Amino acid sequence: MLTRPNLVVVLFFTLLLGCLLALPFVAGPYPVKLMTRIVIIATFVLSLDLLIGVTGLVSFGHAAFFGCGAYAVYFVSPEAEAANVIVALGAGLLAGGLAALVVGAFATLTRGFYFIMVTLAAGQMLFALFHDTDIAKGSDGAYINVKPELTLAGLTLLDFSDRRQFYYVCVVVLIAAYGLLLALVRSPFGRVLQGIRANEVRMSSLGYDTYRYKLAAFTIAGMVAGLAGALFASIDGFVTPDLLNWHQSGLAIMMVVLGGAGTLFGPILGALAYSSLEELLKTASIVGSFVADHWRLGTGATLIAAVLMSPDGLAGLLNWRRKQPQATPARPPADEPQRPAKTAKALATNHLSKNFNGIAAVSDVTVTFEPNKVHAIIGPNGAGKTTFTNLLSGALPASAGSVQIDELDVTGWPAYRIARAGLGRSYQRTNIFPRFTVRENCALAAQLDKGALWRLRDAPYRTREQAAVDRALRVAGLADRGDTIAGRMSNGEQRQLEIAMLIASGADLLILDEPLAGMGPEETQRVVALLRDLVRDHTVIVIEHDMDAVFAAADTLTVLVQGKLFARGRPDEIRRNEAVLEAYLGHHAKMKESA
Ligand SMILES: Nc1ncnc2c1ncn2[C@@H]1O[C@H](COP(=O)(O)OP(=O)(O)OP(=O)(O)O)[C@@H](O)[C@H]1O
Repeated sequence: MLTRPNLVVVLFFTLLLGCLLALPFVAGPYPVKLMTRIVIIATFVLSLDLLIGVTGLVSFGHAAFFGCGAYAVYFVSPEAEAANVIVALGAGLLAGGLAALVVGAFATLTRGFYFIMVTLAAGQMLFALFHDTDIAKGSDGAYINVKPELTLAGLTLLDFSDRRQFYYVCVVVLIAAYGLLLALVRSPFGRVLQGIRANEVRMSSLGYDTYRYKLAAFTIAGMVAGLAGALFASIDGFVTPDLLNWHQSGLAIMMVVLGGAGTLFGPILGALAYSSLEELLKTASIVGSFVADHWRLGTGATLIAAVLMSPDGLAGLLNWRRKQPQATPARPPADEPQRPAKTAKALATNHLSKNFNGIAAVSDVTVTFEPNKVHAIIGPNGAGKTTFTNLLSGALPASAGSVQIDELDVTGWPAYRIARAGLGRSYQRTNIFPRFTVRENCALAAQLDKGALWRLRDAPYRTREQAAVDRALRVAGLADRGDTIAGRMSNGEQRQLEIAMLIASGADLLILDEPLAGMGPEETQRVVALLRDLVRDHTVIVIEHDMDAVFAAADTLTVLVQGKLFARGRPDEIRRNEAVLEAYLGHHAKMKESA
């Protein structure tokens, strides 16, 4: 997750800030105007990093919101008078945010390439709106005759036509935007965005409505881009449809990558470096006319070289990213004080079925999983076990039948709602946030505050959540692994972490898909003990192929064969069931041995 900048970075940026503030006193009008432009572009690029680097949304239409902000200033500016600075900037911010809200409402329904395509297409539609119609003088662009001013009782407090004043306003806006976005990214809301970037499926199954979070991030980024656009319109008092064009979005993506996506101020560095480089390569008196005539070749080659040399961008060169702590060897679980017993939730299905193009993966299964028990679901490969659990957790919609958690009918609910109803699940393949620490993984699960999208402060819940994380790590036997990067732990420990996350989330109905996969005998023993311990306050449904472990851990066994409920009973009953032995024997000789 985004961490505090190290000393080198702080010193570097303090120096940079000093240079920015001193510039108007030591340089002439041209460098000040050039730096004003760079500072505005940096604000725009910073807003894009909230999407690309923080949330993992590669938007190819972000310039459209920048352009909408610029045009908003044109629309609120009277013909022969100055617009109020607050009205002009506010209009830019709102225009960018509103456009982003509308585009984002569709775009954030999609993922990956489709998201890129939708943002690109929507951006080009907005470009066409200004380019092909007369709402703002079409492709020629439009002039803002008098630049915005702020007057109070006849006294002019701010005048954007004063280069120095305007420059300082732009610097202040950049610093404020950086500060606000940094605070946002470090807040519980921002941690969810980072979780979505790392593993959106996992976030949904933890109970987060990822659509709402992505849309919120998209809109905030659009607002900041719109604000930057409003400032940009005030540089020359001229707006053109090109501001919205896709190549501006492409340029901004390049600056984000060059600076270091996900660091927030790497992209500021990227904007500064790219714009300075472009300016340098265009100056024939310094680089010669040949280079100046072909400056794009120069910027392209430099970008490629920079990315190859430092994949983490310029921020990476400043060692912006956190050093990952070394993995520590696995230790036995810490002793856990006795937890009070608690009645957990029950789960029931009624004639539940799922067809895939005519294949009945799950067929008419009616079963009740009683509370505070370990229920194992077993069956040969392809029996429908995973499909069945996907129906229970909302990962797949049922073709027929219903699912109930206690008295609540959750049939057709999306995964995140079912998770909020108390059902947590782990996956056949380990599904964690590998770059986050163990504690951060659990904290993301623990901070799920039902229904609260805009949680910006840790404070009111910090103690409760830390206690939940500590408890989950203790129960799962990971108490001494909190600071380890999750992806560096052994497979067995990662499986334990999945269980810890479910416990931290407060789920009391746990579905564990092959929790023992890839584990050695010692780890298996530990997890079996953990399952037995969990039933004190959880209902556990486990799919598992290791029959010794199943018989050691389970209170009931549900046997699925060809999608149908084949048998159900206590372990000793299933052991003696000839039909089960017959149907399952070919796949699991081990089961017979253990019988
Ligand atoms: N998305 C899908 N599209 C089409 N068929 C599917 C899909 N998912 C599962 N199936 C089919 O449904 C049947 C049940 O598969 P499922 O993965 O649920 O079985 P399983 O018991 O979990 O198997 P395993 O133990 O190997 O994981 C199989 O025939 C499988 O090919």
